Amino acid sequence: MQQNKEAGQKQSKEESESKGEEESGKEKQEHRGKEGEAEGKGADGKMSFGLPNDGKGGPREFKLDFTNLLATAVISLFVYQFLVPGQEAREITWQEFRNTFFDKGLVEKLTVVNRSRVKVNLNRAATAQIIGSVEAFERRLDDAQKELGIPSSERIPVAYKDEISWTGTVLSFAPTLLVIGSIFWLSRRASGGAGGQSGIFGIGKSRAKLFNQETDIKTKFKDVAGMDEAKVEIMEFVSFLKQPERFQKLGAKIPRGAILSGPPGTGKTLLAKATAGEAQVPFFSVSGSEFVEMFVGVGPSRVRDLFAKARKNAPCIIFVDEIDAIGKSRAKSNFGGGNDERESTLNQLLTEMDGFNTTEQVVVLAGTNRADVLDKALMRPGRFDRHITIDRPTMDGRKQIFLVHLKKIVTSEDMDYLSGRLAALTPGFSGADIANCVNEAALIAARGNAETVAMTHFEQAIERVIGGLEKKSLVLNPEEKKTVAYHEAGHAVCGWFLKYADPLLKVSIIPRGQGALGYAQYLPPGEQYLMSMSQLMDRMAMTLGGRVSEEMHFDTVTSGASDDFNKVNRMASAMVTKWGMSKDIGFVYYDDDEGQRLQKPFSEETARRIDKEVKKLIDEAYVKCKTLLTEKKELVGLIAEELLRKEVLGREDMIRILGKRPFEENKDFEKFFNKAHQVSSPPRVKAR
Ligand SMILES: Nc1ncnc2c1ncn2[C@@H]1O[C@H](COP(=O)(O)OP(=O)(O)OP(=O)(O)O)[C@@H](O)[C@H]1O
Ligand SMILES: [Zn+2]
Repeated sequence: MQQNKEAGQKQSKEESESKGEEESGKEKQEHRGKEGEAEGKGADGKMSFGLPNDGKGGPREFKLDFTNLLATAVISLFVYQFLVPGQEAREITWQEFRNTFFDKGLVEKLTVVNRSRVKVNLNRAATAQIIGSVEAFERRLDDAQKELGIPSSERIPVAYKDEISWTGTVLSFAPTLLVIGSIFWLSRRASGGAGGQSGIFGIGKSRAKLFNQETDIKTKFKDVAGMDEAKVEIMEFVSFLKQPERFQKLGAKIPRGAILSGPPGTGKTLLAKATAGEAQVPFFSVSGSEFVEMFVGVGPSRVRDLFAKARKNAPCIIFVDEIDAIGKSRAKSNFGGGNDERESTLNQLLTEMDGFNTTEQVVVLAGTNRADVLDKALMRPGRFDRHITIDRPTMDGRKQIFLVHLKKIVTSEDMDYLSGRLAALTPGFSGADIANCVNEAALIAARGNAETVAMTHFEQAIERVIGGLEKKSLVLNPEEKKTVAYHEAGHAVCGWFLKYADPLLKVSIIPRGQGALGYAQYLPPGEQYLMSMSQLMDRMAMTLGGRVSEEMHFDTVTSGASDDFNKVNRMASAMVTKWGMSKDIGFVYYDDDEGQRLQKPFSEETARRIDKEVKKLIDEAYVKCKTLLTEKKELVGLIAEELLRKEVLGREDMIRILGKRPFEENKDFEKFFNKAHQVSSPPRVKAR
């Protein structure tokens, strides 16, 4: 009886929740389906209402609507499934069924749905359902009716039917729909930015960015500092694009393209842009990696599209950055399967370049920092027949680049001195590093509310570009700090007293980003293209100075010298296997940066001999270093203690403690580091 009451209460609760709808479950579902549709439309209507009517072509808007519609539909389905209560009839057990309904004669009709549940229609029009095996249900029902002695004519009718739950079905498709939807959306987003291509249908279209000659390309040769030879080479393309008749009159074949190769940030893109700027033609910029897609056939089709566009805009310049992404030597990359897609992209590029006729004024420039891996077919006459190498700028080049970028900022320093000094401080910097450094200096000055950008700001900027931010928060414990100080002092004393090593300019034991605990800058030897054996030996001895000093001053050594060992090992093995500096091995050259080679090009026996020679060189350097530091042990201690006190030491501290360096310094740099100006910081960083 108790049970019965409860059930009844539940029942009426349900009824009120479903807003008194006296309908069967199925009817309810149908009704909801309609509601769902209605709401989907409603939401979508709102969304498209908010769309700006920018008149940007129909297809795009349609796609937007489609995606929204999809999302709305899926979301509303989820909402229905989880948030709307009372969706299904109440579940009951067999016992409940028997006690509460069957035995009382309340059951009017039974329907077996999908052979998995039984819908119980009560004569009060409410429903319940029993879940469980249909066979068991039938057996029990039979038994029960027999037990109650109900004659077969009056037995409760049992109907069988298959019913499809629409929500369930659609929901089971939801993941698929979601995936399709996201692919759609991604492809639209990926291609939406460039050239107005949209949708999955635009995937074969080139994503080259077009710079318009009137509005966008303001870059001229004067903005590209240094690299005079490269400019002269590329000048020819400018005159070809400007006055093609001059060449064609004489029957000259016009060069099709040029490869600009050089380390990252050396201004390859800048030079290509400036060429377009000088010639006053449109400029298409595209990256080689954009041709490489996961879909077969996309690469070649993008190349075709790019060239078709370019021809329409001729005369013009196409710049393909990172051409190595598609132009890698086919022979080399076939190692391990090769890549047909990339190959056919490359072939398409070659075909397009061959296909220009001589009057078509489309010039293709390509940038790479791995010219050595490019396919020879690219370099054939009629394709990229010019090869222009752009190296890191020399001291004078850096000065010019600094001048270009310094123009943009406010400084009261003398431009000529400033740019010269900065150039001296930044060997190895690329054009991009220099641009970054100048900007960083201006930021630092602004942060300090300075009126103008001064030398100190530039020095901080250089340090930051090289070494990363100072990490004041990373506090070394006193023991570690002491180790770092003695380690750096060891390097510094070696650099000071070894003729061919570099004298210290600045050392600090304030940790910086990129994992360096100490930081030291050494006066570089100037532009130098050859290294003598004695220089190498002094360098190696100096690099070992950190560890040797640790050994001499502490009971145990630390892991801090691993980077030093890496450098020493690389130097020594290059001396043995490349530079012919070992008598035993002789004049050989073994290339080690092929990387993928499975087998060494020499025998086990030779390998052993090489290892022995490398070790011998390193041992020699070690002895040299140890002898020197034993002799100067006191000085190392003085430097280290001073460093612990001040955390930063400069060149003048070194001169004060160690005396003037007993060798002649590099003239180029000397003039920027005389006493009139404060000591500064060239960027030979040695992470300890
Ligand atoms: N010779 C230069 N004169 C003036 N600025 C330069 C020079 N070289 C580089 N820069 C500066 O560096 C920036 C980056 O150069 P750019 O993008 O042309 O290098 P990149 O060689 O194409 O590099 P990547 O190989 O990484 O594509 C330029 O925008 C410019 O500000
Ligand atoms: Zn070190």
